[in-house]
Amino acid sequence: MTLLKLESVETHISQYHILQGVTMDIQAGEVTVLLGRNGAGKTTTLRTIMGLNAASGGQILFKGEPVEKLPAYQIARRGIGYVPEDQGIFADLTVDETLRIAMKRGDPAARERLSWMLELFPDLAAFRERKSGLLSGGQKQMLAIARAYVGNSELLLIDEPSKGLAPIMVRKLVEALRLMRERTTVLLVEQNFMMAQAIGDAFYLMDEGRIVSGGSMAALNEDHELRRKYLGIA
Ligand SMILES: Nc1ncnc2c1ncn2[C@@H]1O[C@H](COP(=O)(O)OP(=O)(O)OP(=O)(O)O)[C@@H](O)[C@H]1O
Repeated sequence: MTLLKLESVETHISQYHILQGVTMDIQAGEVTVLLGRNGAGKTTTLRTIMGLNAASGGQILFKGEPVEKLPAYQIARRGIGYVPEDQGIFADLTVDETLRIAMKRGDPAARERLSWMLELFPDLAAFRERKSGLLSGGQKQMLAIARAYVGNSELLLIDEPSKGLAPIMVRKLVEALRLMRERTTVLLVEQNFMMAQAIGDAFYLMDEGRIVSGGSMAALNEDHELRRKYLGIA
């Protein structure tokens, strides 16, 4: 089932034409990885879906309904969560406070989601009373993902979670995201191809503001030419 559909989405940032007709189909219950070199437009794609950059053309359908004209907070309310590259964590709040603020009032399932996140990320359970600013980079990433999920996100947009993390942290994230796929849908920007391979069901490849390829991760694994041309890996 298609959860999110982008149809010929265009985005301008000041005078620059950044997204030049982006078309994608995100299937529910899958991890879709958005790949491409630096500056290809991956972050702008996530920000446009989230309403943080305005789409200047095309359509974005979430559960079949157009969202491209809605402000970001309404898009979040519809069930899309965003984990930006810098995580957007408030340093002065504890882990516990960060997660509780994300819980929607009158949402009976929120507690259950919170306890699942603490199970999935034992580091967060261990440091519940710690100020978020004192967490390691990997723990902040876990907290940002958990916060987005606890806030009832049916779709998580996650921007380069492995960036700057030690390999052990990357492995923990891979394990957690694999399990999360059973309950949510993820659109992941990831430059670490090992991580993309380990958790991606599907991929899209961007270059210069356009989607140049897409399909199953298994197909990308076989396509050495495509990987060499756009990702610089054989
Ligand atoms: N605020 C801005 N003003 C001008 N140009 C911008 C702005 N934000 C992004 N761009 C340009 O848009 C293009 C796409 O940027 P974007 O951050 O989406 O790429 P990306 O694929 O996520 O790359 P990276 O991995 O480096 O973040 C780049 O050429 C970038 O310089």
